[in-house]
Amino acid sequence: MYYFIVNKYSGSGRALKIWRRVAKLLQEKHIDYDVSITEHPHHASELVKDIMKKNNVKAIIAVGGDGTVHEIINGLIGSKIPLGIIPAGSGNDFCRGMRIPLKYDQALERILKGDKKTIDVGHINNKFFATIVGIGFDGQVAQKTNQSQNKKILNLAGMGSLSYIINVLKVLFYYKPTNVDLHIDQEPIKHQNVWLIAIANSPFYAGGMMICPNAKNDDQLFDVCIVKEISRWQLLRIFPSVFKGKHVNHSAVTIFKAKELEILSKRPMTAHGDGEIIGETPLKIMISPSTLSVL
Ligand SMILES: Nc1ncnc2c1ncn2[C@@H]1O[C@H](COP(=O)(O)OP(=O)(O)OP(=O)(O)O)[C@@H](O)[C@H]1O
Repeated sequence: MYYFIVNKYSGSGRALKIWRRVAKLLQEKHIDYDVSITEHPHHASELVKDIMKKNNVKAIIAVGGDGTVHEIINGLIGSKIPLGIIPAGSGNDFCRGMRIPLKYDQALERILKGDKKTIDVGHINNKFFATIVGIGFDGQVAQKTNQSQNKKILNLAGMGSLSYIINVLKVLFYYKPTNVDLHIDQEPIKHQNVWLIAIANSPFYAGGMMICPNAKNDDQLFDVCIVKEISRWQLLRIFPSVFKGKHVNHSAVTIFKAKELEILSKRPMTAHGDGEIIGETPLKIMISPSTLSVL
């Protein structure tokens, strides 16, 4: 039996429409399934725990965006049940990184084919994440985007990822960089005037921004990107290059690999994981190798 979890709020309501089409395909193919619709934030994690008690579970399938995937993996970690995804969010960056088709019928075909890949996940302050933790400027952009009205309007027009760009430009005008004490695999390093730290298990966030172009979710390492000591105007100038991952060539951008990081900062820095707000610095982040099975 396939168990689907649908977040009707993903993609500002697009997920429910997509689910109806998926259900039709499943019925035409005579495939056994069950479905639950989330009733509140974090409900998906609770639903996963209930599904895991059953003994006929072929896969748990998210119909939603990165936030829904985030909640599902936080219920699923420790189980061997594979995760499938029908992308229906605004950004769908986990699917982008896994090369899961963004079209619902092709994504369903992939799930039904049954090929599995075991991937690493990240661990931050008692939460797991599948894609990227973004700290500082990124955290503020995620917070603003999740609260914004323009996300809803743009989702209706099928341009959900544009809402991230709009909020990058808004936050750029007021964000103040800060000094950071980093411990990278236990080695202490100080950084001045840090705008953002992205800790990536997968290359994309914010609807297709390729912040860590070489991040791989099966190499047991994070790719880390630090942007520091750059003026607001220079940052604005290099911003478009992030869509092709070309920002890595700029002198204000540092990229390295790590298994474990500890981050302390002079001013608190907001952190998101998979686009969901997780907390503030101080933070401890670790890779959890070969932890999740994905269809
Ligand atoms: N019934 C519900 N009512 C309100 N919010 C919900 C409900 N069910 C889930 N949520 C919340 O919806 C939020 C957004 O979900 P999701 O990230 O899947 O969509 P998205 O933001 O449109 O896509 P993406 O993250 O890919 O940009 C999550 O934070 C989740 O907690």
